[in-house]
Amino acid sequence: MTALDTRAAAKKRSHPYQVCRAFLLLAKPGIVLAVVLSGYAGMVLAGDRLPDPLPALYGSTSLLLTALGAALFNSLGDRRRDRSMQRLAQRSAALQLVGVPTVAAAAVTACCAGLVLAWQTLDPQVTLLVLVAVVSYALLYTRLLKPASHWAAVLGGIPGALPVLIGSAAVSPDFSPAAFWLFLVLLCWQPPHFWLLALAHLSDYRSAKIPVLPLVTSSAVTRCAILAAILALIPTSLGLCWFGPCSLGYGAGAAVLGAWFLATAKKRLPGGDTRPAFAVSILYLVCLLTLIIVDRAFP
Ligand code: HEM
Ligand SMILES: CC(C)=CCC/C(C)=C/CC/C(C)=C/COP(=O)(O)OP(=O)(O)O
Repeated sequence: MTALDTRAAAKKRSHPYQVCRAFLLLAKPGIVLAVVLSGYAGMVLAGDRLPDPLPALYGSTSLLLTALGAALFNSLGDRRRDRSMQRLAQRSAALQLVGVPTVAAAAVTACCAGLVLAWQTLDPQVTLLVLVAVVSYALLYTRLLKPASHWAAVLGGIPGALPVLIGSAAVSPDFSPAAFWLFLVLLCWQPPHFWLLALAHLSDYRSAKIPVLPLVTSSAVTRCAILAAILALIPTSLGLCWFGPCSLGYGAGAAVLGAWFLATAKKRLPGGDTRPAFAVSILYLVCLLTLIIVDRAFP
Protein backbone atom coordinates (compact mmCIF):
# COMPACT_ATOMS: atom_id res chain seq x y z
CA MET A 1 0.00 0.00 0.00
CA THR A 2 1.54 3.35 -0.97
CA ALA A 3 1.87 6.30 1.44
CA LEU A 4 -0.88 8.03 -0.53
CA ASP A 5 -3.21 5.04 -0.10
CA THR A 6 -2.38 4.99 3.62
CA ARG A 7 -3.15 8.66 3.92
CA ALA A 8 -6.38 8.30 1.97
CA ALA A 9 -7.39 5.29 4.05
CA ALA A 10 -6.57 7.19 7.25
CA LYS A 11 -8.72 10.11 6.11
CA LYS A 12 -11.57 7.82 5.10
CA ARG A 13 -11.44 6.15 8.52
CA SER A 14 -11.21 9.49 10.33
CA HIS A 15 -14.27 10.26 12.38
CA PRO A 16 -15.54 13.90 12.45
CA TYR A 17 -14.54 14.00 16.13
CA GLN A 18 -10.96 13.09 15.18
CA VAL A 19 -10.91 15.80 12.48
CA CYS A 20 -12.21 18.41 14.97
CA ARG A 21 -9.61 17.33 17.55
CA ALA A 22 -6.91 17.53 14.88
CA PHE A 23 -8.01 21.07 14.00
CA LEU A 24 -7.85 22.07 17.65
CA LEU A 25 -4.29 20.76 17.90
CA LEU A 26 -3.32 22.85 14.86
CA ALA A 27 -5.13 26.03 15.96
CA LYS A 28 -3.40 26.40 19.37
CA PRO A 29 -6.62 27.19 21.26
CA GLY A 30 -4.85 28.05 24.50
CA ILE A 31 -2.77 30.76 22.88
CA VAL A 32 -5.78 32.04 20.87
CA LEU A 33 -8.03 32.33 23.94
CA ALA A 34 -5.28 34.08 25.92
CA VAL A 35 -4.79 36.45 22.97
CA VAL A 36 -8.53 37.29 23.00
CA LEU A 37 -8.31 37.91 26.76
CA SER A 38 -5.38 40.29 26.21
CA GLY A 39 -7.43 42.11 23.57
CA TYR A 40 -10.33 42.47 25.98
CA ALA A 41 -7.97 43.86 28.63
CA GLY A 42 -6.85 46.42 26.03
CA MET A 43 -10.51 47.42 25.53
CA VAL A 44 -11.05 47.85 29.27
CA LEU A 45 -7.91 49.98 29.67
CA ALA A 46 -8.74 52.18 26.66
CA GLY A 47 -12.24 52.95 27.97
CA ASP A 48 -11.32 52.74 31.66
CA ARG A 49 -14.48 50.64 32.09
CA LEU A 50 -16.12 47.51 30.68
CA PRO A 51 -16.50 48.04 26.90
CA ASP A 52 -19.92 48.35 25.23
CA PRO A 53 -21.14 44.86 24.22
CA LEU A 54 -21.12 45.30 20.43
CA PRO A 55 -17.56 46.64 19.92
CA ALA A 56 -16.39 44.07 22.49
CA LEU A 57 -18.14 41.27 20.56
CA TYR A 58 -16.89 42.44 17.15
CA GLY A 59 -13.35 43.06 18.39
CA SER A 60 -13.07 39.77 20.31
CA THR A 61 -14.56 37.74 17.43
CA SER A 62 -12.20 39.35 14.92
CA LEU A 63 -9.25 38.58 17.21
CA LEU A 64 -10.43 34.99 17.73
CA LEU A 65 -10.81 34.33 13.99
CA THR A 66 -7.55 35.97 12.90
CA ALA A 67 -5.43 34.57 15.75
CA LEU A 68 -6.85 31.12 14.97
CA GLY A 69 -6.15 31.59 11.26
CA ALA A 70 -2.62 32.84 11.96
CA ALA A 71 -1.98 29.86 14.25
CA LEU A 72 -3.09 27.51 11.44
CA PHE A 73 -0.72 29.32 9.04
CA ASN A 74 2.01 28.89 11.68
CA SER A 75 1.32 25.14 11.91
CA LEU A 76 1.54 24.92 8.11
CA GLY A 77 4.73 26.98 7.94
CA ASP A 78 6.37 24.95 10.70
CA ARG A 79 5.23 21.52 9.47
CA ARG A 80 8.62 20.31 8.24
CA ARG A 81 10.38 21.47 11.42
CA ASP A 82 7.58 20.13 13.65
CA ARG A 83 8.16 16.60 12.28
CA SER A 84 11.51 16.44 14.11
CA MET A 85 10.06 17.74 17.40
CA GLN A 86 8.78 15.15 19.90
CA ARG A 87 6.66 17.81 21.65
CA LEU A 88 4.75 18.38 18.39
CA ALA A 89 4.28 14.76 17.24
CA GLN A 90 0.51 15.01 17.74
CA ARG A 91 0.37 18.25 15.75
CA SER A 92 2.21 16.61 12.82
CA ALA A 93 -0.17 13.65 12.91
CA ALA A 94 -3.11 16.06 13.03
CA LEU A 95 -1.86 17.86 9.91
CA GLN A 96 -1.49 14.52 8.09
CA LEU A 97 -5.05 13.58 9.06
CA VAL A 98 -6.66 16.86 7.99
CA GLY A 99 -4.38 17.55 5.03
CA VAL A 100 -2.41 20.69 4.08
CA PRO A 101 -5.00 22.00 1.54
CA THR A 102 -7.84 21.82 4.08
CA VAL A 103 -5.81 23.54 6.81
CA ALA A 104 -4.69 26.22 4.33
CA ALA A 105 -8.30 26.82 3.25
CA ALA A 106 -9.40 27.06 6.88
CA ALA A 107 -6.56 29.49 7.69
CA VAL A 108 -7.43 31.78 4.76
CA THR A 109 -11.15 31.64 5.59
CA ALA A 110 -10.63 32.42 9.28
CA CYS A 111 -8.26 35.33 8.59
CA CYS A 112 -10.47 36.81 5.85
CA ALA A 113 -13.58 36.48 8.02
CA GLY A 114 -11.87 38.22 10.92
CA LEU A 115 -10.55 41.02 8.73
CA VAL A 116 -13.90 41.59 6.97
CA LEU A 117 -15.70 41.63 10.32
CA ALA A 118 -13.29 44.27 11.65
CA TRP A 119 -13.57 46.32 8.44
CA GLN A 120 -17.38 46.24 8.44
CA THR A 121 -17.95 46.96 12.13
CA LEU A 122 -14.97 48.77 13.66
CA ASP A 123 -12.59 51.67 13.08
CA PRO A 124 -10.30 51.14 10.02
CA GLN A 125 -7.19 51.16 12.24
CA VAL A 126 -8.43 47.93 13.83
CA THR A 127 -8.33 46.17 10.45
CA LEU A 128 -4.87 47.57 9.79
CA LEU A 129 -3.53 46.40 13.17
CA VAL A 130 -5.09 42.94 12.71
CA LEU A 131 -3.54 42.66 9.25
CA VAL A 132 -0.12 43.63 10.67
CA ALA A 133 -0.51 41.01 13.43
CA VAL A 134 -1.48 38.25 11.00
CA VAL A 135 1.31 39.01 8.50
CA SER A 136 3.97 39.51 11.19
CA TYR A 137 3.09 36.23 12.94
CA ALA A 138 2.16 33.96 10.05
CA LEU A 139 4.86 35.18 7.65
CA LEU A 140 7.61 37.30 9.22
CA TYR A 141 7.90 35.33 12.48
CA THR A 142 7.09 31.83 11.23
CA ARG A 143 8.79 31.88 7.82
CA LEU A 144 11.68 34.32 8.29
CA LEU A 145 12.59 34.97 11.93
CA LYS A 146 12.00 31.68 13.75
CA PRO A 147 14.20 29.53 11.47
CA ALA A 148 16.91 32.18 11.24
CA SER A 149 17.44 34.00 14.55
CA HIS A 150 17.11 33.62 18.31
CA TRP A 151 15.76 37.18 18.27
CA ALA A 152 12.48 35.67 17.06
CA ALA A 153 11.45 35.21 20.69
CA VAL A 154 11.74 38.97 21.22
CA LEU A 155 10.48 40.27 17.85
CA GLY A 156 7.78 37.55 17.80
CA GLY A 157 6.47 39.34 20.85
CA ILE A 158 5.25 42.22 18.66
CA PRO A 159 2.41 40.24 16.98
CA GLY A 160 1.83 38.55 20.32
CA ALA A 161 1.29 41.89 22.05
CA LEU A 162 -0.59 43.65 19.20
CA PRO A 163 -3.99 42.22 20.30
CA VAL A 164 -3.88 44.63 23.26
CA LEU A 165 -3.70 47.60 20.86
CA ILE A 166 -6.30 45.96 18.60
CA GLY A 167 -8.68 45.75 21.54
CA SER A 168 -7.96 49.38 22.45
CA ALA A 169 -8.65 50.55 18.87
CA ALA A 170 -11.88 48.54 18.81
CA VAL A 171 -13.37 50.74 21.53
CA SER A 172 -11.62 54.08 20.82
CA PRO A 173 -9.68 55.45 17.81
CA ASP A 174 -7.60 57.57 20.21
CA PHE A 175 -4.18 56.40 21.42
CA SER A 176 -4.48 54.88 24.91
CA PRO A 177 -1.33 55.25 27.05
CA ALA A 178 -2.68 52.58 29.43
CA ALA A 179 -3.21 50.05 26.61
CA PHE A 180 0.23 50.85 25.23
CA TRP A 181 1.68 50.20 28.67
CA LEU A 182 0.03 46.74 28.69
CA PHE A 183 1.52 46.21 25.21
CA LEU A 184 4.95 46.78 26.83
CA VAL A 185 4.06 44.33 29.63
CA LEU A 186 3.37 41.62 27.04
CA LEU A 187 6.60 42.44 25.23
CA CYS A 188 8.49 41.80 28.51
CA TRP A 189 6.48 38.66 29.33
CA GLN A 190 6.83 36.71 26.07
CA PRO A 191 10.59 36.02 25.91
CA PRO A 192 10.82 34.33 29.35
CA HIS A 193 7.54 32.51 28.57
CA PHE A 194 9.18 30.99 25.50
CA TRP A 195 12.75 30.58 26.82
CA LEU A 196 11.44 28.49 29.75
CA LEU A 197 9.82 26.13 27.23
CA ALA A 198 12.88 26.15 24.97
CA LEU A 199 15.09 25.05 27.91
CA ALA A 200 12.68 22.19 28.63
CA HIS A 201 12.68 20.96 24.99
CA LEU A 202 16.25 21.81 23.92
CA SER A 203 16.81 18.54 22.05
CA ASP A 204 13.65 19.18 20.02
CA TYR A 205 14.84 22.62 18.93
CA ARG A 206 18.30 21.18 18.16
CA SER A 207 16.77 18.43 15.95
CA ALA A 208 14.54 20.97 14.20
CA LYS A 209 17.54 23.33 13.73
CA ILE A 210 15.61 26.24 15.28
CA PRO A 211 18.17 28.75 16.69
CA VAL A 212 16.67 29.33 20.13
CA LEU A 213 18.68 31.37 22.68
CA PRO A 214 20.01 28.39 24.72
CA LEU A 215 21.37 26.77 21.51
CA VAL A 216 22.91 29.98 20.14
CA THR A 217 24.43 31.01 23.49
CA SER A 218 24.10 28.65 26.47
CA SER A 219 21.60 27.51 29.08
CA ALA A 220 23.39 29.70 31.65
CA VAL A 221 23.00 32.83 29.48
CA THR A 222 19.35 31.92 28.90
CA ARG A 223 18.73 31.54 32.64
CA CYS A 224 20.16 35.03 33.21
CA ALA A 225 18.06 36.42 30.35
CA ILE A 226 14.90 34.85 31.81
CA LEU A 227 15.50 36.30 35.28
CA ALA A 228 16.44 39.71 33.82
CA ALA A 229 13.28 39.76 31.68
CA ILE A 230 11.06 38.89 34.65
CA LEU A 231 12.83 41.56 36.74
CA ALA A 232 11.93 44.03 33.96
CA LEU A 233 8.39 42.65 33.69
CA ILE A 234 7.48 43.31 37.36
CA PRO A 235 8.03 47.12 37.42
CA THR A 236 6.52 47.37 33.94
CA SER A 237 3.35 45.68 35.18
CA LEU A 238 3.31 48.06 38.21
CA GLY A 239 3.52 50.99 35.78
CA LEU A 240 -0.19 50.49 35.11
CA CYS A 241 -0.89 51.89 38.58
CA TRP A 242 2.03 54.31 38.82
CA PHE A 243 1.35 56.01 35.47
CA GLY A 244 -1.94 54.38 34.47
CA PRO A 245 -5.53 54.07 35.70
CA CYS A 246 -5.13 50.91 37.80
CA SER A 247 -5.59 50.95 41.57
CA LEU A 248 -3.14 50.14 44.34
CA GLY A 249 -5.10 46.90 44.79
CA TYR A 250 -4.09 45.96 41.24
CA GLY A 251 -0.52 47.00 42.08
CA ALA A 252 -0.41 44.67 45.09
CA GLY A 253 -1.80 41.82 43.01
CA ALA A 254 0.66 42.44 40.18
CA ALA A 255 3.55 42.49 42.66
CA VAL A 256 2.49 39.16 44.19
CA LEU A 257 2.05 37.57 40.74
CA GLY A 258 5.44 38.87 39.63
CA ALA A 259 7.14 37.57 42.79
CA TRP A 260 5.50 34.17 42.22
CA PHE A 261 6.68 34.03 38.58
CA LEU A 262 10.22 35.12 39.58
CA ALA A 263 10.46 32.70 42.53
CA THR A 264 9.25 29.74 40.43
CA ALA A 265 11.66 30.55 37.61
CA LYS A 266 14.56 31.05 40.05
CA LYS A 267 13.81 27.74 41.79
CA ARG A 268 13.59 25.79 38.53
CA LEU A 269 16.41 27.43 36.63
CA PRO A 270 19.65 25.99 37.94
CA GLY A 271 19.14 23.11 35.48
CA GLY A 272 15.86 21.65 36.67
CA ASP A 273 12.73 20.94 34.67
CA THR A 274 11.49 24.38 33.58
CA ARG A 275 8.03 23.21 32.46
CA PRO A 276 6.39 24.12 35.82
CA ALA A 277 7.84 27.62 35.46
CA PHE A 278 6.51 27.75 31.87
CA ALA A 279 3.06 26.81 33.20
CA VAL A 280 3.37 29.56 35.84
CA SER A 281 4.21 32.05 33.05
CA ILE A 282 0.80 31.29 31.52
CA LEU A 283 -1.06 31.43 34.84
CA TYR A 284 0.75 34.71 35.59
CA LEU A 285 -0.50 36.26 32.34
CA VAL A 286 -4.09 35.05 32.69
CA CYS A 287 -4.26 36.26 36.33
CA LEU A 288 -2.68 39.64 35.50
CA LEU A 289 -5.08 40.26 32.59
CA THR A 290 -8.07 39.21 34.74
CA LEU A 291 -6.85 41.49 37.55
CA ILE A 292 -6.72 44.46 35.14
CA ILE A 293 -10.23 43.75 33.85
CA VAL A 294 -11.71 43.37 37.34
CA ASP A 295 -9.82 46.42 38.65
CA ARG A 296 -11.21 48.69 35.90
CA ALA A 297 -14.66 47.09 35.74
CA PHE A 298 -15.28 47.66 39.44
CA PRO A 299 -13.12 50.72 40.33
C1 HEM B 1 7.20 35.35 21.19
C2 HEM B 1 5.93 35.00 21.43
C3 HEM B 1 5.53 33.63 21.89
C4 HEM B 1 6.17 32.46 21.76
C5 HEM B 1 7.50 32.17 21.07
C6 HEM B 1 5.34 31.46 22.37
C7 HEM B 1 5.64 30.11 22.43
C8 HEM B 1 4.77 29.17 22.91
C9 HEM B 1 4.91 27.76 22.69
C10 HEM B 1 6.02 27.12 21.86
C11 HEM B 1 3.91 27.15 23.33
C12 HEM B 1 3.63 25.65 23.41
C13 HEM B 1 2.58 25.40 22.34
C14 HEM B 1 2.34 23.94 22.13
O1 HEM B 1 3.09 23.13 22.70
O2 HEM B 1 1.41 23.65 21.38
C15 HEM B 1 3.10 28.15 23.96
C16 HEM B 1 2.01 27.89 24.73
C17 HEM B 1 1.17 28.86 25.20
N1 HEM B 1 1.31 30.23 24.98
FE1 HEM B 1 2.84 31.15 24.09
N2 HEM B 1 4.21 32.03 22.86
C18 HEM B 1 4.29 33.36 22.57
C19 HEM B 1 3.34 34.31 22.83
C20 HEM B 1 2.19 34.05 23.53
C21 HEM B 1 1.15 35.02 23.72
C22 HEM B 1 1.17 36.43 23.17
C23 HEM B 1 0.20 34.44 24.47
C24 HEM B 1 -1.08 34.99 24.98
C25 HEM B 1 -1.34 36.29 25.10
C26 HEM B 1 0.63 33.09 24.75
C27 HEM B 1 -0.06 32.18 25.50
C28 HEM B 1 0.22 30.83 25.54
C29 HEM B 1 -0.64 29.83 26.17
C30 HEM B 1 -1.94 30.12 26.90
C31 HEM B 1 -0.04 28.60 25.98
C32 HEM B 1 -0.47 27.24 26.54
C33 HEM B 1 -1.64 26.69 25.75
C34 HEM B 1 -1.16 26.01 24.49
O3 HEM B 1 -0.17 25.22 24.60
O4 HEM B 1 -1.77 26.23 23.45
N3 HEM B 1 1.86 32.89 24.18
N4 HEM B 1 3.67 29.40 23.71
C1 LIG C 1 -4.51 38.93 15.78
C2 LIG C 1 -3.36 38.02 15.66
C3 LIG C 1 -3.09 37.33 14.38
C4 LIG C 1 -2.56 37.83 16.71
C5 LIG C 1 -1.44 36.85 16.73
C6 LIG C 1 -1.18 36.56 18.17
C7 LIG C 1 -0.45 35.28 18.31
C8 LIG C 1 -1.13 34.01 17.94
C9 LIG C 1 0.77 35.31 18.80
C10 LIG C 1 1.57 34.08 19.07
C11 LIG C 1 3.01 34.43 19.03
C12 LIG C 1 3.86 33.21 18.94
C13 LIG C 1 5.20 33.52 18.49
C14 LIG C 1 3.46 31.95 19.25
C15 LIG C 1 4.37 30.75 19.24
O1 LIG C 1 4.57 30.27 17.94
P1 LIG C 1 5.64 29.10 17.78
O2 LIG C 1 5.72 28.76 16.33
O3 LIG C 1 6.90 29.51 18.45
O4 LIG C 1 4.97 27.92 18.61
P2 LIG C 1 5.10 26.34 18.29
O5 LIG C 1 6.52 25.97 18.51
O6 LIG C 1 4.16 25.71 19.28
O7 LIG C 1 4.67 26.17 16.88
